[in-house]
Amino acid sequence: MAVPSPLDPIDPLGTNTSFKQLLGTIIRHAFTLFFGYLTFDCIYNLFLHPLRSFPGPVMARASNLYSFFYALSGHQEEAEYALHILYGPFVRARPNQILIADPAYIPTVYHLRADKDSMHMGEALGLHTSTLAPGPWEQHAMRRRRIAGAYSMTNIKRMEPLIDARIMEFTAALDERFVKTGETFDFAVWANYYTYDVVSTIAFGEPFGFVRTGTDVASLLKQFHGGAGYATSIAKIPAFEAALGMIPGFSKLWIPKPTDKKGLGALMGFRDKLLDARMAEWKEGKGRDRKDLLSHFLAAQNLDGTPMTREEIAGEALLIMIAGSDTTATTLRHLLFNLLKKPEAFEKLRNQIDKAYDTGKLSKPVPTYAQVEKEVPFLWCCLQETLRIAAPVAAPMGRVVSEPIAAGNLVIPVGAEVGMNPWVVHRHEETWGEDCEEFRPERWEVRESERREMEKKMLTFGGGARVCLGKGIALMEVSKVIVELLRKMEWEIAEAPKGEEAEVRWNTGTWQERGYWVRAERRDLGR
Ligand code: HEM
Repeated sequence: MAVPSPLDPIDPLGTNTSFKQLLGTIIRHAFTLFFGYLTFDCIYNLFLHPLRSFPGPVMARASNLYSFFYALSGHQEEAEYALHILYGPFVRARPNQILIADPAYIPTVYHLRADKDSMHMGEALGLHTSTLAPGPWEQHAMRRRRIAGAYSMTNIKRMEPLIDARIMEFTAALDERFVKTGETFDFAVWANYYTYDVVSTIAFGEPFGFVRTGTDVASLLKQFHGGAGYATSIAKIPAFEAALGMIPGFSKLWIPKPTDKKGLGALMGFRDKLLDARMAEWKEGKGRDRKDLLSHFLAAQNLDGTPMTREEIAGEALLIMIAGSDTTATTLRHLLFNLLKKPEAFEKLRNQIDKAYDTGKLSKPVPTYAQVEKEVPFLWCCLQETLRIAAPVAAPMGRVVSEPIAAGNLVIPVGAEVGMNPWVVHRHEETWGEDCEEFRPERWEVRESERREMEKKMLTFGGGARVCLGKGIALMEVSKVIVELLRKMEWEIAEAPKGEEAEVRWNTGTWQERGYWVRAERRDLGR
C-alpha cells in the first residue's frame, strides 16, 4: 500500500471518490453538525438559559419538540393543565416560554404594547398579512386601526339582518331534515355549517352554502380541518419552520396557497374567487352599499390615505373565516349540550324565552340582539359559563416579555416568552372555586360590579391590544340562534348511531369536534 507523502495535495475525500461516497460524507457531516447543534442547544437550554430555574419537565426545558408533540396529540389543553398541576402556576413548557395559570396575570402578560411571540403561525395559516400575524405591536396597531371600524357595534348592528337570514335558513333546514323525519343528527356538524355560513355572509355577503345543501361544500371543512392541526403543531418549533423556509423552493411545498386542492389552500382558493369578483365590482364603482366586512376593507385606508393591498384584504378575509367559524361553532354546540346536561338551567332559560315571546318582548321571525340581551338575561350567564369551561381557543396566546415579570420567587426576564391557556386559566381553582370544572351559570348571577371583575379573569377572547375583534358578532350569532332553537324545538341528547363515536374532540388551537348526537322535536310553532 502506498504511503501518502506530506507533499501530496490535500484530498480528504480521495481523488477517486464516487458521487455516492461524496454524498455519504456530506450527509454524515450534516448529521454531526445537526446533532452537535441540538446537543449544544439542549445543554444551553438546561443549564445556561435565563429561564433555567423555572420548573418544568426536562424535555420541555431542553427542546421545543416537547410542546410540538403534545400539540400534535390534539389535547394541548390537558397537557398544559397537567403541567400546571405538577409544577405550579409558572411552568417552563418550552425552552424560552413560561406558561402562567393565574388569571391575575392577564393584564401583565397581555398589556397594550406586548409583541406577539416567535410562533410563526401566521404564515403556516396563510395569515401573515392579517391583523392576527405575529410581529411588533406597532405594526399590529396600524393593521388593527384600519379595520377596527368594520367590527364596531354600529356596523355589527347594520349586519344583523345578514345573520337573521342565516338563522332562518338554519332552523328551517333542521326542521325539514330532522324534526319532520325524527332522525337523529350530529349537532357538531350542523353547528359548523351554520357558523361557516354566517362568517362567509358577514365577510363576503353570501353563504358558502353548507346549510342550504346540508353538505360540506367542496370538502372545504374537511380540507381546512386537515391542515389546521399540522399548522399549529409546526408553529411550536419556529427554528425548524424557519430552517424549512430557507431551503429554496421548499416552503412552496408546505405553505398553503390558493392553488392547492387540499388543506387551508383550498379555503384560500374559495376566498380568492369571491374576493376577485368583489374587487372587480368595486373598481366599477358598484356594490358600495353592501353591508359586509369586505366592503369595509375595500374602503379602509392607511394613515397616509393609501388603500389596503389585495394581499392585505385577502389576509383579513381569511382571518375572519379561520377565527370566526370553529370558535363560534364550539360555543354553540357546548352551550346546547351544557344546557341539555343540566335540565334546571335549560328550564330556567326556556321559561325566560317563552315568557318574553308570550309578552311580545321578543319579535318574530328572529328577535333583535338588543331584545335578547334585555329580555333573556339568564342566557348571558349560560353563555359566559360555556365560554369559561369550554374555551373555544384552548392554546396559549404567546407574548414577548418587555418588562421583567415577578413570578413567585423568580423573575421572567425581558425577551422571554409568556403565554396563558384560556382553558387552564378558566380552571384556576383559587379564582373559580372547587366547582371550577362544573357548568354552573348561576355563578354569573351576581351584582354588575362583581360580574365585571369576573369577566376580567376570563381569557376567552384574548386580552390587551389583540383582544378579539369579532366578539360582538360571535355573541350575537350564538345568542340569537339558541333563542330560536329553544323556542321552536324540544331537544334531547341521542345515542351515537352504530359505528359512530360520541363527543369526539380534537384541539388544534381551536376545536374540531364531532359526534354531538341529538334528536329534536317540533314545539308549538305558533309561539
Ligand atoms: C366565540 C367565538 C370567538 C372566540 C372565542 C375568539 C377568540 C379570539 C382570540 C382568543 C383572539 C386573540 C388571539 C391573539 O391574541 O392572538 C381573537 C382574535 C381575533 N378574532 Fe376572534 N374569536 C371568536 C370569534 C370571532 C369572530 C366571529 C370573528 C370575526 C367575524 C373574529 C375575529 C377576530 C379577529 C379579526 C382577531 C384578531 C384581533 C387582533 O389581532 O387584533 N373572532 N379571537
